Amino acid sequence: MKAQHRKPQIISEDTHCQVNSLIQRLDNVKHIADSGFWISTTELKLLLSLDETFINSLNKKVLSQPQNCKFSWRNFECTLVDHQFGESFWAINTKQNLLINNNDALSQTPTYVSEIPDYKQSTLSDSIVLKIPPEVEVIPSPYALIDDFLSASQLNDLLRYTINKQPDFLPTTNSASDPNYRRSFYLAHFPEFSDLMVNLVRKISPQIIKHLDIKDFAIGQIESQMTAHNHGNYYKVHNDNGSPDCASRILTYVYYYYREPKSFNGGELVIYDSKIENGYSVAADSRKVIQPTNNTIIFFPSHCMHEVLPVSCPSEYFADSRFTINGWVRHV
Ligand SMILES: O=C(O)CCC(=O)C(=O)O
Ligand SMILES: [Fe+2]
Repeated sequence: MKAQHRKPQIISEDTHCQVNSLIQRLDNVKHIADSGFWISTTELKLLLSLDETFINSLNKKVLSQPQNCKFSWRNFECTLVDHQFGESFWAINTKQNLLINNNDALSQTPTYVSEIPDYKQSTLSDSIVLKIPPEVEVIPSPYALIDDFLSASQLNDLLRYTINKQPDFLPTTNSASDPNYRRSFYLAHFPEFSDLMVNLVRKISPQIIKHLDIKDFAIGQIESQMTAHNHGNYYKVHNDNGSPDCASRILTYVYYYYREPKSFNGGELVIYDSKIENGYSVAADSRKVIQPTNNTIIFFPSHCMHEVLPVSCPSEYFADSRFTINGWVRHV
C-alpha cells in the first residue's frame, strides 16, 4: 500500500487561541497542585470550568459521603480535605500512574472515584472507569557529594593514623534492640583528625544546607566518629535522629577513605526516598546508591532512611577496611 501523504493543516487563529487558553488553564491547575493550596468548591468550579449540574451533585456527595470524597479531572485528583465557614475545601494532586480509557482521556467530565468499585475489579469499559492505585507521595531525599575533600598529604596521614589506632577500635552498638542491626567498629576519640573534620564541616555546612534546601537553622554541636567496616560488616536501614538524644541532628556527613588499591567490595551507602505512612515518614522503594569513593564526603538530611550494604573484604585485614569519619550537625 502506498503511503498516504496529507497536506499539513493550517491551524486557525481561533484554534491557536483555544490551545493557548487550555495550556494556561492546565498550568493554573498544576500550579495549585504543586503549591498544595486548598481551594473552595466555588473556586474549583471556576478553575476547572465545572458546570452547575456537576457542582450540585458534588455538593450532595460532600454531605452524604464526606469521607473519601474525591473526583478526577484529567490527570488531576481533587480530594475533599476540610470545611471552613460553611465552605468545602479541596486539595488537588497530580496523578502519576494513570491507567485510563483513551476515549475518556480528553473528556472533561469529572468522575467520582468513590463510585468506582475496587481497583482490581475495574475493567476498561465504555463507561468512565479510572484506575487509581492508592497514591503515595514520594519525597526525594537530597544529598551533596564532594570529591577530593582532603589534600593528598592529609589523607595519607589520616590513613596511617587510623591503621595505627586499630587496637582502640570497638564493636559498634545501636539503639535498635536487634544485636544484628549493625556490624562495624568505631573509634570515638581521635582529636588529631576530629578537629580537622569538624572545622571543615562547620565551614561548609551553610552552603550544603542551602544546596539541600534544608530549612535554615542555627548550627550547634558537630559530632564525629571514626568507623571501620571489614568483611561481613553492614548497617541496616535506619535514620540518624530517631531517638530523643539524637533529635537535634539535622545534617549527616560521611567522609570515606581507604588504602589503595581498594581491597573491599560492597559497603555502598543506600539513601531511601521517603513516603508518609500512617502519619510517619518511612522509607519509599526508590533509593540512591552511593559508592564509598576514596576521599569523598557526602551530606544528607539526618531524618532520611539509609543503610550500609554488606562489605566483602577477602583479606580481612583491618588496614583493608572501608573507613569513614562521619557525624552529625546539630541545631542549637
Ligand atoms: O558509613 C556510612 O556510609 C554511613 C554510616 C551511618 O549511617 C551512621 O553511622 O549512622
Ligand atoms: Fe546513619
